[in-house]
Amino acid sequence: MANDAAAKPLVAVSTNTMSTKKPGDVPKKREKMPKTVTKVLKNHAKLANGRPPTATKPQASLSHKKTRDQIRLHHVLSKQLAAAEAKGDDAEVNELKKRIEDLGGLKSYQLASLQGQAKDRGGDSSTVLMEWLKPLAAQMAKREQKIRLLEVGALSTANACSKSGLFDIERIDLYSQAEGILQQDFMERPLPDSDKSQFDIISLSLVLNFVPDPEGRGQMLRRTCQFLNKHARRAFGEELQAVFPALFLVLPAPCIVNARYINEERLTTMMSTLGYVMLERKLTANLVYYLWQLRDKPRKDFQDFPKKQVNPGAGRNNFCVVLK
Ligand SMILES: C[S@@+](CC[C@H](N)C(=O)[O-])C[C@H]1O[C@@H](n2cnc3c(N)ncnc32)[C@H](O)[C@@H]1O
Repeated sequence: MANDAAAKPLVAVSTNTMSTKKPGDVPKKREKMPKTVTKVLKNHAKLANGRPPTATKPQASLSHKKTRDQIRLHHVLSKQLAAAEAKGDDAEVNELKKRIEDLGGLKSYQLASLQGQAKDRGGDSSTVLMEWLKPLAAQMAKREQKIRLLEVGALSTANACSKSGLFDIERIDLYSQAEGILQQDFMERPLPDSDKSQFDIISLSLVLNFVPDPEGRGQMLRRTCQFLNKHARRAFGEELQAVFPALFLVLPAPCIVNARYINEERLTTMMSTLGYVMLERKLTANLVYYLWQLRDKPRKDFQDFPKKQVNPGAGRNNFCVVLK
């Protein structure tokens, strides 16, 4: 594995494969919704009225575009909700909560996300983690005490890392959809009181972009450090020591390659102030995957990452992580 982020040049991405509306874009209130999103809302309204949708396919066969629109609208409404809450605008808060409910709430969002994990849509993101860890699999399998993984934002207990049998996994999600997934907010999870309740690896796949505000995203990244066990690695062999403790981070690609307030350089600098070093990265048209190793103590004195344009220009999205 490459230990030097700089040794890994940015892969060129053809932006024309991406939609011009980026996940970080927050449309103004009452922006005209994409047709499919309107349809999704109408169907939910029909259900609410006790009438089954007639010409609608079951959710399991949501089209790719519908799935994407539903996920995107959920993100947009969540961001608007966070802004309204911050302003203390109760009427707006109630209306936005109602619109999120009409959309099917977190449950429908998760169904759409699961749909996005289907094999024909690129498969689940943990296959990339398993690919990266392949050279370590034999060593990991030999261990009496398995590598401890905390999967934050877990939708299923049957993804590639679960199937590998190489980990002792704790799965959490704001809304648990299956046995084996604890319903818990990572930001409220009690801090570990000993090395034993810490982890060797945390997975944050498509979770950071779910957090509606930039400060909250910074806090989530900072919090990962408190859950990783830096001491356990002393007992690891050399190869495992070179990787763990680690953070597997997955984001929609536009959050990094086409955002006004963050790019890979800024993310890497931000992560380094938290003590992380990039080991792996992979960029596809839709997603960017990273594996970071936690090596050092966080440097609070260097954590000064306000909302600042680093990649100005029209057509950029507003995804941002603030770390202060
Ligand atoms: C887009 S889904 C991603 C699911 C899966 N990890 C994947 O890669 O497809 C995001 C999930 O993160 C969960 N989530 C967001 N913030 C969370 C938090 N603070 N604690 C636990 N789960 C969270 C949401 O409930 C949602 O189910």
